[in-house]
Amino acid sequence: MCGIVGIIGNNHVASTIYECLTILQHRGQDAAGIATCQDGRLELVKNNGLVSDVFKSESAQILKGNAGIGHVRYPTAGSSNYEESQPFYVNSPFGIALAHNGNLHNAEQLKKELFAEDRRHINTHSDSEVLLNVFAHELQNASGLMITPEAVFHAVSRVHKRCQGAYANVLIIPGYGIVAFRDPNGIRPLVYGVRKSAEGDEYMVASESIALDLHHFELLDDVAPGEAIIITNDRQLHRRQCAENPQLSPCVFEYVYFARPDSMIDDVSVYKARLRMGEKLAERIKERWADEDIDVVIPIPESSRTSAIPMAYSLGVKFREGFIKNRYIGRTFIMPGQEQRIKSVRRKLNAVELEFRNKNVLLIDDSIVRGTTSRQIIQMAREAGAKKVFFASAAPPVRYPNVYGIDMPVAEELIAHNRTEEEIGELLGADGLIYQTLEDLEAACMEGNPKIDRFDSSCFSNEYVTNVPKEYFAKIGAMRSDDAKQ
Ligand SMILES: O=P(O)(O)OC[C@H]1O[C@H](OP(=O)(O)OP(=O)(O)O)[C@H](O)[C@@H]1O
Ligand SMILES: NC(=O)CC[C@H](N)C(=O)O
Ligand SMILES: [Mg+2]
Repeated sequence: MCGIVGIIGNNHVASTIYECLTILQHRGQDAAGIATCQDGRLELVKNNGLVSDVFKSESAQILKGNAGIGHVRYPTAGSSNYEESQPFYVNSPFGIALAHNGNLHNAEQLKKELFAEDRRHINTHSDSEVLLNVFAHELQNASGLMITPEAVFHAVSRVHKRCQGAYANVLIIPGYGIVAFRDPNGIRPLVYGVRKSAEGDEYMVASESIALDLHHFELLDDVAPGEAIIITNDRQLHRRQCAENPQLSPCVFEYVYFARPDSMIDDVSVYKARLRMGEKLAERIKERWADEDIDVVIPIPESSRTSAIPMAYSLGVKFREGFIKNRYIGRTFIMPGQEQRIKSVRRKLNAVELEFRNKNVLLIDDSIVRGTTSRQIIQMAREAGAKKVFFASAAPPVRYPNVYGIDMPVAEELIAHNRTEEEIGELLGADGLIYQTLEDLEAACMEGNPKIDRFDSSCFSNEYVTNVPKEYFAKIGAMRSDDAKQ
């Protein structure tokens, strides 16, 4: 789940992009990059690491220009090497840099086509480099000596025909402007906004609306599924639907975990969706555990906190912060290896003993994926003196791989795969385990925007919104399992 941003402003934009990337850091912790453009020349700084590590004060000297794009990476294809950090750059036609959030499942096939038919060489294992070259090839075919909106829209429509999977993209073309588009299912989020000014309107495109808030850009809209928008250097905004059969199917896991609660995604407040998840889960708990004497509800920081509050309220049980988070440790789920994830959970969270001693506690997390967090947390609750430890997940059991930008490529690594809820509860060491139903989860999100009539919920349902060939699962599993990464 990467984070992307693009800005056309009245002054140098590098420091604004930098700040936006720090705001989007929760979407990717492995690498970061910024490309800016001044006088037709692209400058690029990127590296592995957090935003604050990658950009030094000298980066501001390099990254000149009033248009630019930025990226924070959480790899889902290829490797974590520096070469695969983004933005990617291709020099023909016109020079284009791209930042991509998502994952293509036909990248291997496209790579062959690009070489054999389009005479383009792909130099990494990144699907994003493939995507950029497909766009570049199609733009080259569609344009003459000058770029026109028509040519760009045509190139995007060709990308929709050739690329399969999830993509929310922002590109910069020197001397022309910024282009942003979203795949025909709108799986990954993308919004844009404007900041009005006497010197000329400034525009921003970003994965999440929080990036706009920070710099007082007014949210205009989501980029629609299949739609492309262009903001030219002279601040003309062009929009066009470029897909034949677009159907909004946003990733439901954005609402569960990935996005920040203060973001709006496809017109749904992530915060409110999480509140509703907590309310709905409380109803299930009342049915199932009516006879249990639960003393306290405790969230597992960070992402479950929003759902825990209405859940405790609806159950009529005290809400307490029983785990304190070390604010300097990032998200554990998006760390690249299992060993690092296991160690980081304990470093990140510590129990407040008095909230556990001799109590029946109900812990809530937003999701249980590999079980890394929940297993250790239940153990910690017991060590802190809890009598009984119940566990609730605001999402259903995660049983199937994600192929759209979340690094969960292997079903066998998921604790719920091929297991019943009872078996999972036992494995986690809980006295009771309850999951949200998929119906309730989708309803919690959909109630924010009744126009959404389907989600990509494939990691819960095994139903993928694109046609993913069986061989892809085998291939991505072999390449990106925890063992393979080791
Ligand atoms: O079952 P697992 O494989 O452990 O994955 C699920 C856990 O990982 C995430 O937390 P994370 O620490 O990444 O982020 P957070 O601080 O936003 O909760 C998520 O919120 C769950 O707590
Ligand atoms: N999580 C993502 O959006 C990843 C983008 C791209 N597939 C990469 O691996 O760099
Ligand atoms: Mg968590």
